Amino acid sequence: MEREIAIEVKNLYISYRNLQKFSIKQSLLHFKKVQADVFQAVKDVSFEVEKGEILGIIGKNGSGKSTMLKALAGIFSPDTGSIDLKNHSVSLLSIGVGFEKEMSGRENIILSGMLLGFSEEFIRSKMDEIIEFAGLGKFIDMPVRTYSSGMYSKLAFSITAVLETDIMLIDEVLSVGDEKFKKKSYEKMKSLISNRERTVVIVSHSLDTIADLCDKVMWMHEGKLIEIGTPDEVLPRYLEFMK
Ligand SMILES: Nc1ncnc2c1ncn2[C@@H]1O[C@H](COP(=O)(O)OP(=O)(O)OP(=O)(O)O)[C@@H](O)[C@H]1O
Repeated sequence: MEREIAIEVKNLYISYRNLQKFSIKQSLLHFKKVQADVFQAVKDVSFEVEKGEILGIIGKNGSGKSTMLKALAGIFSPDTGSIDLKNHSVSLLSIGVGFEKEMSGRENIILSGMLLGFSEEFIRSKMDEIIEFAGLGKFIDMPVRTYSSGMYSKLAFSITAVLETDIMLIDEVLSVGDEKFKKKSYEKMKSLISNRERTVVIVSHSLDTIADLCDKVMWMHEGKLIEIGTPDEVLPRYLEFMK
């Protein structure tokens, strides 16, 4: 069978710009221009993910994993280089991305679904399934600002798990929530992955999760891609490096 590429990243560079804090007076006195501190978080990264493949991204804190995922989701645009998702729909599951705090869980389901590109009618047809999976009881009609972080991620996971996109990007969320929900979402994740229709990129510090779920592992360090290969190839070298 011919390989079908779902994600193609070429020579990607992404930087953060933080404006240096000079007062206007200081700037005028010292003739300083307001300068931006530029921090290069992703440096010359290239890789491909095939349709149906599950890629795990590993690396120590600050190595650029979340930045990479947000770039794939279209939240950050490249300084240079390119990301081609070959017209696939994409969703990012990440803590702290996306809900309107004053709106209820139910209203946020509609909003998030529409942001993912689904019609309101379709989202409403999936509403009961999402609410049942999230298991938030009466909280589903309360403003999201009243949710605990575990409840927040239950809702986020349930929306993305039920409203299926071609590419799912998952940032560390499998490790939150109570044990029961963690197990349920892990199983749901596995079944979503198993049909091989969906392409998945997972960022995780849990090497057990990565070894269990992923076909391929990408190891990042200080914004650079160190190695990409099967878990058997990459994980032992990464563990040795982290010693
Ligand atoms: N908004 C920002 N402004 C400036 N620098 C940032 C910003 N967000 C992240 N960075 C920096 O970019 C680098 C990569 O961050 P990123 O969050 O992608 O790393 P990560 O590998 O996901 O880390 P972790 O495992 O801790 O979640 C870090 O050095 C971080 O300090």
